[in-house]
Amino acid sequence: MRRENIYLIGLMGTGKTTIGRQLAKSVKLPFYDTDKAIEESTGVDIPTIFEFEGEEGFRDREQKMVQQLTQLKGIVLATGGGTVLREQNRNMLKQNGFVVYLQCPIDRILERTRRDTQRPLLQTENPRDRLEGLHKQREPHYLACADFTIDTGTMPSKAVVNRILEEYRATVNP
Ligand SMILES: Nc1ncnc2c1ncn2[C@@H]1O[C@H](COP(=O)(O)OP(=O)(O)O)[C@@H](O)[C@H]1O
Ligand SMILES: O=C(O)C1=C[C@@H](OP(=O)(O)O)[C@@H](O)[C@H](O)C1
Ligand SMILES: [Mg+2]
Repeated sequence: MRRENIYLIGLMGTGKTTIGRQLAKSVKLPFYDTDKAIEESTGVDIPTIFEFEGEEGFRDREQKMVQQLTQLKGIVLATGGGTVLREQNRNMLKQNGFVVYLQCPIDRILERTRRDTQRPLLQTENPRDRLEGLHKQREPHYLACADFTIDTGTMPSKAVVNRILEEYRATVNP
């Protein structure tokens, strides 16, 4: 299998965007983030897309963006937490990517995202319940896609990046 790209998947706040950017810098590959690419192409932020088009409207845009970005070769891509919900997306990611599943305890995700207003799914009375529900629903998909799984809850991001690279090199260029 040709795995030219590195894809990061996992729940909101596990660090896909942060780790992805550092990882790309470290391996000198261009970095993309599906959410940022959607914001750039539409000219509005993610909460605005959810507000006007609902979650399904956002998922349609996300799928089109995953389709476009997975055509590229030699990139690091941070996906959104819900990218794995659609089977077409899961297939595209698995096709040419080394897929890394970032895990993180929910308590830590709550600390990291507490003050953030950019994640519409967490703007709710009880974000813990929401995250637990999403975890239950998505975990099987994350695991089914993943070539490698790592916890970002306890290690500093630099250590996570190094560990991913070690595994990537051992798997892709043994
Ligand atoms: N070890 C770590 N790994 C990844 N992110 C971390 C870590 N420690 C703190 N963070 C913070 O967690 C927050 C959410 O990270 P982000 O990259 O936006 O996650 P995601 O893209 O998965 O939603 C950011 O503010 C980031 O700085
Ligand atoms: O989990 C989700 O469904 C979502 C995660 C977000 O990305 P991050 O995982 O980068 O926060 C973003 O795509 C959108 O708010 C929906
Ligand atoms: Mg992100």
